Amino acid sequence: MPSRESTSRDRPLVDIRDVSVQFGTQRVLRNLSLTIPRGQTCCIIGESGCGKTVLLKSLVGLLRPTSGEVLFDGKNLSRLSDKELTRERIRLGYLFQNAALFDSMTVGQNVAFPLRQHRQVTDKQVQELVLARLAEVGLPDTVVTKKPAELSGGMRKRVGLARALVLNPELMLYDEPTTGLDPIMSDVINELIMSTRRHHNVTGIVITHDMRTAHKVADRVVMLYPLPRLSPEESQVIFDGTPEELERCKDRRVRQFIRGEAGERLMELRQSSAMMPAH
Ligand SMILES: Nc1ncnc2c1ncn2[C@@H]1O[C@H](COP(=O)(O)OP(=O)(O)OP(=O)(O)O)[C@@H](O)[C@H]1O
Repeated sequence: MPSRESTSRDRPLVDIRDVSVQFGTQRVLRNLSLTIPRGQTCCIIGESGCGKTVLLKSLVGLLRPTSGEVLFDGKNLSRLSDKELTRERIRLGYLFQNAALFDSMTVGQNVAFPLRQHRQVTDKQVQELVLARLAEVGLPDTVVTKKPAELSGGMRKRVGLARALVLNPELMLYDEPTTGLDPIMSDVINELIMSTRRHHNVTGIVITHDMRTAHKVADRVVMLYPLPRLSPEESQVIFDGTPEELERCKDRRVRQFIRGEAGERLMELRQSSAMMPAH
């Protein structure tokens, strides 16, 4: 009989079970199931509005699915008490799209924030940990006293990453980590996602529109499709495989996305705006 230890290690870190999310009459996710094993980096791609961020929010317990459940290491975060949720949430690191730094705090205070909230640490330990995390993302000690507004977009993203990593999370969630960055800084972020995984054995979920990111960092790519474009019996996951398999995928919808072709979209958008009442 397997020990309790081996049973929990074998359990997928993330288990999305038959999840549907609906806002009023708008259905965004329908019967979505996905398991992410420990150590995997999974990129979730798909056109704007298909529900990628909604999925991420369901995962961290910020949003309760209309039906189905999302398990993190076997626990449904949306059912936990506040105390239990806090305990589980510190096992997750979240790099938000805009880095979501506290503007009124210095870089040092931003990175130190989770430590001060959740760990019993001395000022000296905080300082050492903050500097070590900043060095890891390629930022010098001199940024510690700066405010986020004094930094470039790429630096802010890296401060956000340092802050997300400071409590040694087991799962990192990256929401469009390269959006708005030049190709070189995008690649720096890709490299950091890869080194985070290598050095800390972190499981990763990366939401991205950037096909270079998907190719470089992913073990697995999952493509979601907007529900209004699907028939009731079709799965919302229209691709699930390696980046190499993605390249070879013949599905027209997948090819259109990875090549960045508007296809019939522009015509559809014009038609739907023509149907809108004039203001
Ligand atoms: N709290 C909410 N209340 C109502 N509708 C919402 C809410 N959150 C998301 N939506 C809707 O759900 C749909 C999916 O949104 P979501 O942000 O997940 O898309 P996405 O795939 O992440 O898009 P993008 O790539 O543009 O960020 C959108 O139509 C959005 O308007």
